[in-house]
Amino acid sequence: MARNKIALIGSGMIGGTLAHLAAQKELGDVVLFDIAEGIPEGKALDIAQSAPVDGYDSRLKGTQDYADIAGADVCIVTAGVPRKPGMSRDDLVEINLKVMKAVGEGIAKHAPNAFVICITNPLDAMVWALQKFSGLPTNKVVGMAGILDSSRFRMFLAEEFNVSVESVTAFVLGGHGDTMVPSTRYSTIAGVPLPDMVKLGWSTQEKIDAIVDRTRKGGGEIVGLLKTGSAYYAPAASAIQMAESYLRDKKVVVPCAAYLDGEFGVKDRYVGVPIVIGSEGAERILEIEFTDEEKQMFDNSVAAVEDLVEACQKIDPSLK
Ligand SMILES: NC(=O)C1=CN([C@@H]2O[C@H](COP(=O)(O)OP(=O)(O)OC[C@H]3O[C@@H](n4cnc5c(N)ncnc54)[C@H](O)[C@@H]3O)[C@@H](O)[C@H]2O)C=CC1
Ligand SMILES: O=C([O-])CC(=O)C(=O)O
Repeated sequence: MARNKIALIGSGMIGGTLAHLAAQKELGDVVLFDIAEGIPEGKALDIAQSAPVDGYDSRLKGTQDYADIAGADVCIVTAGVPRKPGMSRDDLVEINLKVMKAVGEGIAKHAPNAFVICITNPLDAMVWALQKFSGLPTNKVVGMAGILDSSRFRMFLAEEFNVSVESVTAFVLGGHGDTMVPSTRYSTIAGVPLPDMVKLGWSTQEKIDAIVDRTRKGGGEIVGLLKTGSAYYAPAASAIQMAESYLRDKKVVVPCAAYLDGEFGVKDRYVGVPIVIGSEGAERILEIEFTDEEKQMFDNSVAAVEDLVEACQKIDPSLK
């Protein structure tokens, strides 16, 4: 059986980490694409030279030519710019929207059958625009953010409860911005919802509230520390989980920016919700019920995504 092919559009900090992880896990052969000459080639060569030590057989190639992504099974998009301290993700909309147009056209021409995972910020608006620019089916274009935000939430909760990260499940829903909704009712310690854990005296509501707040600001915390860019290890790990679930038809249930066609009362927009990822891409949306308070927070987050989509439509009126 031929190997899978994974195309990484953008070979910066996340792109390079994605290439390393994809190769180490032997998810397939990896093509690193970037407009910056030498960067994808250098990273491909460097990672390929670690293969004999680590013992994997994935092949890697760096390129500036979209023709090299031909036939890719998965495309993961990180092309664009990250924010710097003092900026919001939304400040990237103008510059990264132009990048999404070029990337969408490149994928449409050379890898129209791929499962496309967008990571570029501001995420929910960029994945929406990428789907429009590429014209690929909506179930084959998704955005990565919810797994990352949930993983941050899980890590903070594991520390608070002094339990294994593996015993913590969490759902962070809504847009990937300050309005995101870390759901305490749908997050658990070994299946026990957080409000029940508080009742059992394992933590306090104040501590959980502080963790929710830290989760919402999780990306900014790392930007503030790194100063020159944003997080890349956890974002790459999160996108690899999505790619793996697609390629191996694992059907993991994870929060992702998925195309909503009326679900949760949202139409023709991408927002973070729980979905099943399998060989058909975004196969099914898990339309969980919200309390009135949760619904209000979710709608508030959707409104923030809507503002960004409208900003995109103003910048590029071809986007309907
Ligand atoms: N969705 C999420 O949860 C997260 C999103 N991000 C976002 O991911 C994006 C990438 O982050 P990093 O890898 O850290 O940035 P980076 O700056 O290290 O890499 C971006 C790469 O894109 C390339 N690029 C720019 N324009 C391009 C084009 N037209 N075609 C191809 N390549 C192009 C650049 O040359 C650069 O190598 C940023 O927008 C960042 O905000 C970052 C972390 C988490
Ligand atoms: O905060 C940023 O700019 C990058 C990002 O989206 C994250 O790490 O969650």
